[in-house]
Amino acid sequence: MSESDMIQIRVPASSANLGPGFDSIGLALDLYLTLDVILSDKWEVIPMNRELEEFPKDDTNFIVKTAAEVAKRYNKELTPCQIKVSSNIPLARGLGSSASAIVAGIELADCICDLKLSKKEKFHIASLMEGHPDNVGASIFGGLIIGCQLDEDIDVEVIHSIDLELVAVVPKEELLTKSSRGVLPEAMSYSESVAAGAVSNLLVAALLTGNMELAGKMMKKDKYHQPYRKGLVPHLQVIEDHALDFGAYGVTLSGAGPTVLCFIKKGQTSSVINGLKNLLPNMEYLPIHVDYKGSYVTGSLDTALLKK
Ligand SMILES: Nc1ncnc2c1ncn2[C@@H]1O[C@H](COP(=O)(O)OP(=O)(O)O)[C@@H](O)[C@H]1O
Ligand SMILES: N[C@@H](CCOP(=O)(O)O)C(=O)O
Repeated sequence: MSESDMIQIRVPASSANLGPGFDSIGLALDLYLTLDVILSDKWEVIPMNRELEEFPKDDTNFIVKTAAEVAKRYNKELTPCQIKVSSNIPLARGLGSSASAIVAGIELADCICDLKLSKKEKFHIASLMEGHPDNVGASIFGGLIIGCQLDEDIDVEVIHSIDLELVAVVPKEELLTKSSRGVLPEAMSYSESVAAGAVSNLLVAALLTGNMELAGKMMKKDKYHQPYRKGLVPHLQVIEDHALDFGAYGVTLSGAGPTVLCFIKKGQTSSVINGLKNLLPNMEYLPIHVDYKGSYVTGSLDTALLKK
């Protein structure tokens, strides 16, 4: 088999919200979902690590179903493939594993059906599928993204000029996004919404000017989701109370949780990890970096074998 008969799709993880940027801000992280794809006579999804064993191995796999939905949108059909899937993104931990799977499905359909979608088009489809643009946007564009999804009208700004030192504090237990959204209120008062919007606006300004002390302060003042989710993630309060003393600018619940993302002062990663480990020894501590590339594909499939 020649090089051109296979593709590799690589999609980064994400941390959504950054506190008050609920459902609109996302940061791409250097953990990856990777698909090695070759054409085949039947669908076969082969998990390359133990965590992925639980998922279907045929065309009912979430990634393949997503790809089929995208193909249908363009009146195309998928040609069956063998896909080797590997990932170091912890599942159901608020690091965007499901968003990365959606993006991988879109990239897969784009390749198999030769759709030639732009990043913006992939982003539009992914946001509609996920229901919010934060985590899929980060996984597609890389860097920091700020999106606004009002029904089918979806806009985004992508910022690559940020340099952050990060630590993800990952609990052993899963928390499904669906359950974590279930504790959010139906409505907020007008005055609360105005205050919550102000906090979010200032977070963005502080991130863009590099005023990380202020960004950290705004992260803690989020009024949209963290106060409601704290009951599900009691370690968030512990980390909020102590991480700044150990050398963090601020901390946020990553996506819907339970992971907490710490924004670290230069050179303070070990101090923050060691300090928090004494208080919360049962967590995994991952020093993490921003991914600036977003999802990308290498190689190509033999177009002569593809369905038109
Ligand atoms: N590689 C994958 N293949 C198939 N399904 C996946 C994959 N990654 C994630 N999922 C689905 O997404 C779910 C987790 O999504 P979610 O609750 O939103 O948490 P997360 O914060 O990790 O995105 C998993 O339980 C699984 O159903
Ligand atoms: N804005 C969403 C983000 C969910 O991200 P995930 O990585 O936890 O799937 C939310 O906070 O519900």
